[in-house]
Amino acid sequence: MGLFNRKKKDKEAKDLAQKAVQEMAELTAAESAEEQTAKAADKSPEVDQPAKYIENKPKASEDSTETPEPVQKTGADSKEPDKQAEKDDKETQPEKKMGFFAKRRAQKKARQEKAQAGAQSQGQEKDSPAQPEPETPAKSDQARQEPCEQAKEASDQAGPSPDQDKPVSEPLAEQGETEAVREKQKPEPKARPAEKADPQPEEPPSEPEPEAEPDEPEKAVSPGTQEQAGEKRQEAPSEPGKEQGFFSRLSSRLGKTRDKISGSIDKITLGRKIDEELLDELEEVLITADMGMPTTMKLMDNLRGKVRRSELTDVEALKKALAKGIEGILSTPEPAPERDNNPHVILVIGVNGVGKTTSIGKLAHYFTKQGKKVLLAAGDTFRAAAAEQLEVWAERTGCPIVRQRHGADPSAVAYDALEAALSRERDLVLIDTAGRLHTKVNLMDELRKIHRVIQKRLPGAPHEVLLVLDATTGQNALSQAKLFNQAVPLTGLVLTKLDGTAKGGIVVSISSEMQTPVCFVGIGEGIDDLRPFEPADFAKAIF
Ligand SMILES: Nc1nc2c(ncn2[C@@H]2O[C@H](COP(=O)(O)OP(=O)(O)OP(=O)(O)O)[C@@H](O)[C@H]2O)c(=O)[nH]1
Repeated sequence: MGLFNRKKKDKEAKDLAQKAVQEMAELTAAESAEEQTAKAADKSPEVDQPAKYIENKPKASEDSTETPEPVQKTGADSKEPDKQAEKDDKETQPEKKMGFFAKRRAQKKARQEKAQAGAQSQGQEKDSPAQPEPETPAKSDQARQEPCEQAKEASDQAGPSPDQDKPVSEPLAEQGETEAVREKQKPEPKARPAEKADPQPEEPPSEPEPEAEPDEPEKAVSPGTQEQAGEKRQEAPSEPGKEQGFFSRLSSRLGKTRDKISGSIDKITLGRKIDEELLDELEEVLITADMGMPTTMKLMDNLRGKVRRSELTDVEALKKALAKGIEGILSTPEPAPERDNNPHVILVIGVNGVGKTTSIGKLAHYFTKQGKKVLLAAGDTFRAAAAEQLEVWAERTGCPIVRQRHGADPSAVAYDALEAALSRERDLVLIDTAGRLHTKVNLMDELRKIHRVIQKRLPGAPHEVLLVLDATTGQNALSQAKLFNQAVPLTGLVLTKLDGTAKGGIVVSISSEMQTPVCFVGIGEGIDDLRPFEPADFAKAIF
């Protein structure tokens, strides 16, 4: 018995010694691992994508000695916040000139960074299987450019056609090519007949023939108009009543989307408790409201996690959490400052019939109200009545227009428009383009050419490439956005026709999946029915 006890004690002592050695070894290994991590953290560079700021105005004289010198703008301080769109800015600093688009990009970037930070911090929670994934852009800026790299290189080598390179002696087109400017209000342009199905020319006209026109003085813009614009710049009052009016309009026009999302959710949750079946039904509602699979999964994973952690116990809390999740995807952080361009060039693109020309008309109205001197370019030379349609908007908004004959090269129209804008000191150029299918390679090539010619005439331009998307097409809008983005780098999106559809969830889907921000939303055919996208208002309006 004594021997047994001694052996037992010996064994215990031996075990203890072995355990101590093992613990020491583990401790040392853990310390060295920590050291390595700390070193690596010190070395790793900060991932910080610089915000894209708009370049300063390049000198047009760099482009060609034959082209007229651009007139240096003196009205750099002419920026005045829109009365109606400035309710938030009123109490903060005055908006910088043409700050709108850079703000949207900065907002989008900050939102993504915020989402990533949120996802990382949630990832550290042990019991959080439902952490929202960081918003991964559909394509990085680099990736966006890659697919068109070869085509770009090829066309860059070729350069624009000799005619495009030729300086345009007189920027505006002549007879029948109108610079239409009226101060008085005209009846709203009628909706265009269904010409959307017009087939596109497989080969864009390669011979631009910018027709010369005597360089008329800025007679169209009466001094009165300019003074009024100048006065507006000083005032900058916001009109809360009107803004409220727009929100009610937004809210009522989004009725179908609201019925689809909020209405359906109310129906399925009525008198029920939260269980897996209810969550499945909710998932289905979001998918059918065109939120898209990835966005729906992101929202649902988040909700399921909360339910598992008993953070949501009744359907009211569930609905609130969903609304908050959607608002989070759409949310807007503080804008960043930016620089301005003279002129600021906006190229407007999209498939047939999405509302490009109408949106340009509404944008012209929006910016003119802010005191901007806008010039329109009728770059849709393919569809018979397109230039006439834009001309009606030019008259309606009091903006000059540059157009050429039907069938002319759209790149030449863009070139002419820049010449005109430079010589006439316009603040903003809105360039219309023909509708094109995002799947047609030759039409996408034509778009690249327009982009290249603009860039060549005015380095840094186009400062914005706005893709117009018809919200009624739902998820198809997302694939259009991705393909157009491969052809020319988009800077912003315009979602039109949100008034007539239940598919408004596409806005959430696009905001979640695209790096490009939604800048404007169209909620009707009226001149005032296109407004800057306000995420909070939108989220409120669909719930
Ligand atoms: N309900 C509604 N209709 C809109 C909106 N935006 C544009 N439209 C209408 O959509 C139709 C097509 O608009 P357009 O501006 O001609 O479209 P487009 O993209 O220029 O057409 P193409 O030049 O043929 O490619 C017109 O009847 C517009 O009035 C909107 O926000 N809501």
